[in-house]
Amino acid sequence: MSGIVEDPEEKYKLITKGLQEVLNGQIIKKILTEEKRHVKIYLGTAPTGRPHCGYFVPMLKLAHFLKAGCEVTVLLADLHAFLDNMKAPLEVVNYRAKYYEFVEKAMLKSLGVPIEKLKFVVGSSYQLTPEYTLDLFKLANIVTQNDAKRAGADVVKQVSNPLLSGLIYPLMQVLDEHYLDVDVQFGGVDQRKIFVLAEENIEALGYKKRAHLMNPMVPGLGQGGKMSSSDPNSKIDILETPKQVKKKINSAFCAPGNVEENGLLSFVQYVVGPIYELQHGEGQFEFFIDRPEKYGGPISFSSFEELKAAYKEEKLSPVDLKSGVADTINKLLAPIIAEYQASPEFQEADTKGYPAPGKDSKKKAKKEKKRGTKYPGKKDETEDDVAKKLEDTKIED
Ligand SMILES: N[C@@H](Cc1ccc(O)cc1)C(=O)O
Repeated sequence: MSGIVEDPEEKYKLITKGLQEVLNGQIIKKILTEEKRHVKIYLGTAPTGRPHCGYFVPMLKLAHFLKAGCEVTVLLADLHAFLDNMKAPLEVVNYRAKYYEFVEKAMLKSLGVPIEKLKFVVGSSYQLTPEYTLDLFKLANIVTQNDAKRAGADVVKQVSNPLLSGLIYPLMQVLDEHYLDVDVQFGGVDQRKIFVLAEENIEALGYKKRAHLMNPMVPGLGQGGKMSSSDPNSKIDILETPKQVKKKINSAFCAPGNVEENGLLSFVQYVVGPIYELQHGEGQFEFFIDRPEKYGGPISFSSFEELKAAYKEEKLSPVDLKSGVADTINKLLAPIIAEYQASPEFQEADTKGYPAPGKDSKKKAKKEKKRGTKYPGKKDETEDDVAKKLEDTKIED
């Protein structure tokens, strides 16, 4: 990766590159041109489910921020993972936070990003202090239940009988901006309503308004922990073996000539291409497929458009696209897996954070399935009841 960008305008371009939306960009511009200091940015990740290949998308943005000379903090939002319908129980959440830290560092290293300047902070390390708690209560006296509920609608899992924790979640995300001492919060555009809640309320606590940067939600890449069942990339675990990667990619939906619903092309467009550009310079692109001789031999594309056109015209077959993508993913994952194998701490965080389901929990899941209940709905509620209720309680925008 080439060195740090110096020109303020170039820095701003890199910081906002590929984003879907920027709120209060002038805050960033002022820091770069008038205050002439490093911009402080954070990304919060709630250590819930296992990280998958879709995580390369936000990691790439962290790479841009670092290259633009920003001070970057990753918040390991352990309490948020707990507050969101107990996606991570307290007994395992600290291991999961560790696991996320190992994975995110290894992913960035695999991208060739220097990570010495990257800071990791565990949420509960400051979110349980008296100051933070009092601020939370102050904020709870400003924000209505309705506004807190709406703010979390795209982030907190929506269930029937929503718990109070789902209202606390967005308030804490607002406070984090101040307690992490940053200028900017970055996240997927799914965080938008919480970002706006922050912009509308943080000043009432006597704190400054922050800028907000939003990545698009890439079709099929299941970011933000939200798995997309229609796409294989989002289901490829960061520690997947090469054989499993091939198998999952091979079973991906990828119809000949169809460039519209094509998770593999999306992966090349939003992950493979930008990684190549990060490593080789602005505007550079290469996608190589080691195609067998009998189908025309190895082939290389020098722009995404060229690849897309070849696929659309059926000059490139699904089998070949799949093999190119699987090889690329395996290359990206190899150093991560090597790091895992060399680190007992990394392994411990994994096995303790995600313990294999015991007999009991399997039995329980089976029973629940049979009974048609769905956690955390009420005991006698069926999935249909829950769906209907969700429909009834939908918030109109
Ligand atoms: N809401 C983020 C996680 C997060 C938590 C706390 C924060 O301060 C920031 C972000 C997510 O959906 O993953």
